[in-house]
Amino acid sequence: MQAVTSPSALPSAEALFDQMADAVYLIDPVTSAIVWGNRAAWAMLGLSREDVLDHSVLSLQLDVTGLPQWSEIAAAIRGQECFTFVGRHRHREGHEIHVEVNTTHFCLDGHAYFLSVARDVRRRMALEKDMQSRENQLWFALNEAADGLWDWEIATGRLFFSPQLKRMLGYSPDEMEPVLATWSDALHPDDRQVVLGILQAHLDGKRVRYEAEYRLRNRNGRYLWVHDRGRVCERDGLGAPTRAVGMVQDITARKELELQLQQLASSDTLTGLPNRRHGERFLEAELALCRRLGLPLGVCFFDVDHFKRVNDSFGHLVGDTVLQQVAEQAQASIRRSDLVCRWGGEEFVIISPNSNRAQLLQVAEKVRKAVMALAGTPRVTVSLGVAAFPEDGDDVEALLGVADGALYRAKTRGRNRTE
Ligand SMILES: Nc1nc2c(ncn2[C@@H]2O[C@H](COP(=O)(O)OP(=O)(O)OP(=O)(O)O)[C@@H](O)[C@H]2O)c(=O)[nH]1
Repeated sequence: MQAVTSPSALPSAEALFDQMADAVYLIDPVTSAIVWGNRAAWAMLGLSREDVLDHSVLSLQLDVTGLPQWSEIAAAIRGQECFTFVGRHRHREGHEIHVEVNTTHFCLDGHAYFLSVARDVRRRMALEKDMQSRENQLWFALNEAADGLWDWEIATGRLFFSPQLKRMLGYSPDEMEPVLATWSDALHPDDRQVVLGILQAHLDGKRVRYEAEYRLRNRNGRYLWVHDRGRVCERDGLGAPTRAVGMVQDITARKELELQLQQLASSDTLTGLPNRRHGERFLEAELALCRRLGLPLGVCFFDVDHFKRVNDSFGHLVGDTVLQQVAEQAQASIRRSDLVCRWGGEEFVIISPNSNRAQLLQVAEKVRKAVMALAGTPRVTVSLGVAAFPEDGDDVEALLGVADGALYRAKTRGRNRTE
């Protein structure tokens, strides 16, 4: 290749026009005839140079249908410095080419001309269509999809809540100030520390993503269970997170079902009290805690006296009702931190953390008197035996053994008593 040395060595204007990617047409404004075109002008249409000169604009443009319409367009072209028009050219093989045409008008040697530069915009239109469909998807995700979305600008603390997320929490689109505190203040106090810890671990790069199940307060003050997951999507030059996005799903129904199932698995169907399995787990956990904290713990075994006679005389259904009433009386006699469970048959156990033997004896007596005071037929009584940690035993088995022994003594010493 040689360097350009003088203007006379430059290519002609025609040769330059032929190098252009855009099609250039010189048009007679009156007849709409094409009087000149560059290489792209005929190549884009699948024609030869001569063919193009036989055409008028009307035969190229699918959107201009006749001379009256051309006259209107011509008037518009004359009225502007540059007239832009998006239309379709017809290829010789029949297909359409979407073009954006910029037309200017000028006079030369007493003749008026239109100079049109047409650019193939098929690719751009495909991209625009793609973007439009993405915008539709985004609109759908923000407004219609079941999940709520959030977008957090970490540096400024601005937190965008999608309309669906607001709706999930009972707010209207113009409520919920878009700041982090709006979310963090709505976290359930019992979950806050854990959730913020998980989020921080993700921001610090210790977790691949942020994912948590927690309770979030809605507009009415009720807590919803949500599954929230997200991740950092932008970082600054030093790698510090600057933006994170995520999705929130309302899982309240599933959580409530889980809790119900859990409760069913750990409760007795006749009395509604916790069952023996739950009682054993509770006793293990509370004894370990009391041992660590140096606190006492009481266990009380009790059972309905001569319950076989109740069944035999009044029937099994009446026997069931008696068990339910005894359970209610026991439940009403204990402290909130105590647990009464149905151990099996007509046997019950009270577990009382932070109670010594004397305190537990009082609780046992309260239960005994409450059962005795039950109105109606048949009248029943209960016998009770208590044991306390640490004086009566150091582990679960020993404590239960001592309490059972005490219950046996209560039975042999006449029933309706506490030992
Ligand atoms: N109705 C009813 N009876 C039950 C249930 N579970 C166990 N029983 C009955 O409870 C009775 C327990 O009888 P026993 O163990 O002889 O004791 P008891 O008659 O209460 O005599 P003491 O305990 O010595 O005062 C049996 O007849 C069991 O069938 C139940 O869920 N419903």
